[in-house]
Order: sequence, then C-alpha cells, then structure tokens
Amino acid sequence: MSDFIENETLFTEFEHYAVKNVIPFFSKETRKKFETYFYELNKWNKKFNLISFKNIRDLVYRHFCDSLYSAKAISDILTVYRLSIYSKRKRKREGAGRKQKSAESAFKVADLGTGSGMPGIPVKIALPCIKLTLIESITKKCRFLNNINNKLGFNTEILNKRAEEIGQNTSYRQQYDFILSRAVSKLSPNLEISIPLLKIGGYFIVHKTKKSAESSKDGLQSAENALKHLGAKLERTIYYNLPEYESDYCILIFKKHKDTPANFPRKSGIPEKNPL
Ligand SMILES: C[S@@+](CC[C@H](N)C(=O)[O-])C[C@H]1O[C@@H](n2cnc3c(N)ncnc32)[C@H](O)[C@@H]1O
Repeated sequence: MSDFIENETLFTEFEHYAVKNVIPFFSKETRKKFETYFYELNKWNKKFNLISFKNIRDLVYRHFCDSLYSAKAISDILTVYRLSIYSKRKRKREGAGRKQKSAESAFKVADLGTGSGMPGIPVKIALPCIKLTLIESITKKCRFLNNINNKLGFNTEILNKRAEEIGQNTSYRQQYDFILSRAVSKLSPNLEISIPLLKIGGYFIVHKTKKSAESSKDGLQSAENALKHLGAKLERTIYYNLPEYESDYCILIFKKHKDTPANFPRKSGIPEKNPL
C-alpha cells in the first residue's frame, strides 16, 4: 500500500513537471501508459537487467523525463512547419479531412539503440500518432520491447538487428523523418549509423550531456568530418536540466541535406572502431 501511495505521488509530480516543462498534453491515457511501462520495466529488470536506475525517482526523472525531451524536439520542429502533432484529436473532433490526418500520422520515427525503449516508448506515449520503429541488437531487450508493445497496444516495429545492417537495407535506408538516439555511442559513429536512415530533410535527434557535447573527444568538434561525409548539419541545440540532477543536458538536432554516399554506414563495428 505505501508503495502504491509513493508511486501515485511520484507520477503526479512527474505529470506536473512534464506539462510545465516538456509536453503540453498529458491525458489520463498518457499517465496510464507511463504507469504500465514503469511497472513492466521494474518487473522485467529484476530478472533481465535491462536498464540501470538507482531508484524509482531515477527511473521516472532521469529516464522517462529525459526521453520526453525528444518528443519536445519533434513537436518543436513540426510547429516550425505549422504541423502541430498534438492537434490530431482536436481536428478529429472538428471533423477535418481524411487527407490532412493521414499526412500527420505518416511521420516515421526510429529509435536507434533503444535498449529497453528509451527515448522511443516515452515519445510514442506522448505522440501516439507517429509510426515508430525500435532498433536494438540485443535479443533479450527486444523480447521486453515486444512485451511492452503488446501491453501498451502499440503497433511499433521492432528490429532485432545492428543499425549498420539496417542502414544498408533499401527497405529502411532513407525512409525516416526522425531518428532518435540516447546513450548509444560517441557522436561520430552515432551519426554514421543514423544519418543513412533519414530521408533528405529528416532530423537526427540525439541526447547528450552538455559536457559530452562540448568535449573535444566525443562532441561536436570531433564530428565535423562525419557530418561532411554523411550530408548533415547541426540545426539546433536544446539545453535543459532535469529535476534532482546537477548535470546540464542537451539535445542536438541535425538535419540531413543530401544523399548519404552508399559506402556509409560501414560494416558492423567499424564506425565505432574507426570513427570518420
Ligand atoms: C547504453 S544503452 C542505451 C539504451 C537506451 N537508448 C537508453 O537510453 O536507455 C545502448 C544500447 O544501444 C544498443 N546498440 C549499440 N550499438 C548498436 C548498433 N550498432 N545497432 C543496434 N543497437 C545498438 C545496445 O545494444 C544497447 O542496448
């Protein structure tokens, strides 16, 4: 019972924080889905060690809240193009045309190196109309992803493969509007496995700490060559803090402006071992 009250209070705090700082729309359904994800992650993590978190506050703030900043980045980008992703329900009520609705729900988003679903699952909870693909090379994590996909009633595509392989497959190459990535690798290899999946004009949204984005070894400076080869440019950086954490966080948003040459991504492991 005390666990239940503790979780209820935590989720109410989380909801208030999210609505004030990250996403404007948090329905009862949104909360229920986050609770289901929280419950399933706690249950599976005991057996399969899918993700590290110190306690339940850490799971909710450092993982869920942080992931929601990817949803904010997507909706900010779409707002610039006057395509509010939150408006689908409102337009439905108002009886808007079928053509407009199908255009909005056609955004294809992939989370590359998603692990136990972050940031992809929180983003799909916040923005249910996106078409989501989760890419993860470890099978036990994909088993969890299949389970949570069913529990949440989503029709997410789950690819249990290396991103290098997917990036050379014509069914996936240059097919996505947004690629998301969090804690997968250093910036240059992360760009090499992500940018080939984007359509021209698509966005790569990557979570970093401010410190790592600015570091000469891992950060933006070290990725200049990769960006030139891959045909992408840094468009924008969003800085933010998370409640209870001292680090400064940021999201780097890159835009793809031309075709990626056919030799990228290179074979599995090479982008990491021998960064561009
Ligand atoms: C540190 S975890 C982060 C997981 C998740 N993004 C998060 O923020 O909690 C990195 C994940 O990326 C996956 N990964 C790393 N390189 C990959 C690749 N080339 N293709 C597919 N998955 C990859 C790993 O298996 C691992 O599950």
